[in-house]
Amino acid sequence: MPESTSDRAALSARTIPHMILSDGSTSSMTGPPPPMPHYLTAEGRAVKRFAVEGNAILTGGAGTLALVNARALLEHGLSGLALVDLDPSHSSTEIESLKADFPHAAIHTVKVDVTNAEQLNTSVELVAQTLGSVDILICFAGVVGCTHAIDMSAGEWKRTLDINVTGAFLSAQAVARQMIAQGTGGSILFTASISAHRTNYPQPQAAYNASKAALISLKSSLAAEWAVHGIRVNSLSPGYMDTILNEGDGIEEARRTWAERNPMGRMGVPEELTGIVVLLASSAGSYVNGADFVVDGGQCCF
Ligand SMILES: NC(=O)c1ccc[n+]([C@@H]2O[C@H](COP(=O)([O-])OP(=O)(O)OC[C@H]3O[C@@H](n4cnc5c(N)ncnc54)[C@H](O)[C@@H]3O)[C@@H](O)[C@H]2O)c1
Ligand SMILES: OC[C@@H](O)C(O)[C@H](O)CO
Repeated sequence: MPESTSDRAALSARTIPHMILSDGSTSSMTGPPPPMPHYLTAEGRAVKRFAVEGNAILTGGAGTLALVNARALLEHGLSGLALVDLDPSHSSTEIESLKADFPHAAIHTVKVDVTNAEQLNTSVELVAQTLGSVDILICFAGVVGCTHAIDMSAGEWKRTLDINVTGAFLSAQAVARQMIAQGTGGSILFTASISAHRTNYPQPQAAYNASKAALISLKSSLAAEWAVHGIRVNSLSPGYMDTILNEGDGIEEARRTWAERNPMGRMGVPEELTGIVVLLASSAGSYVNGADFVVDGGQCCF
């Protein structure tokens, strides 16, 4: 077994093989491995406690899960935050209280439609200029609809896939380009769902379920392609969380069913996702790449 330093020497000469592009050329993913995370010495010894460092962009930033996780990231050391949303104004009270609670952090809102590549690229550039860097991206932007597959319009299908999958891809691409330009690497996290792993019951959600399954596959592809730049890409698969997404008229029966079919006998609360999100965003997750984390109280056991 070679010493860890020799491992790194061997790696420094590596080329990731078999990446052939559609024009017939081979991939340019050649070069030294990304530097060791800075809480470790070159020999791999820990010198520093884990921390969330730098600045983050959260898409769907005005949504319930984004705001709860933004608070957790700020509590663990995040310096700057951009909440990117189609309509940040619908959570202006919560955003103002976040600013009041973390007066030393730079907190901005940006109105962006994640399906629009141009808006995303311009916003990421602007955020990088304003905050100094973009180190973390968490994609929360998403929509859900409950329609029987047999009745679903092409429009509803396309809109769901466009926001949930294309929006996450374009956000990741814009931020990865920025991280590569910075030369710093970073952490990207997609919000998938248990709907990617199990078909929901009792609500019909074919488009949503397909979109979340696509995200899990996408995170593996990006994790494989971007590790060479020090960018880690992972996904989170929450179960049924008690949020406005899961409230509304006529949903009481479904909420009872979800709780009954959960080994823990209840839905989750958004705060119960923050541990894994902080871990993945922080240096504690420095060797976590291409993974999906199911946080569902055991819903997928049945
Ligand atoms: N709540 C749950 O139980 C649960 C479970 C599993 C997965 N998820 C996923 O977590 C994510 C967040 O869920 P939530 O409960 O916070 O939902 P939410 O509805 O509170 O937040 C979603 C946010 O996305 C924004 N958004 C929608 N379309 C957009 C677009 N085109 N561009 C930019 N922003 C857009 C909305 O304005 C909203 O603020 C979603 O992707 C959802 O599918 C939620
Ligand atoms: O599967 C858990 C969630 O993604 C759920 O489907 C969503 O909250 C809509 O009901």
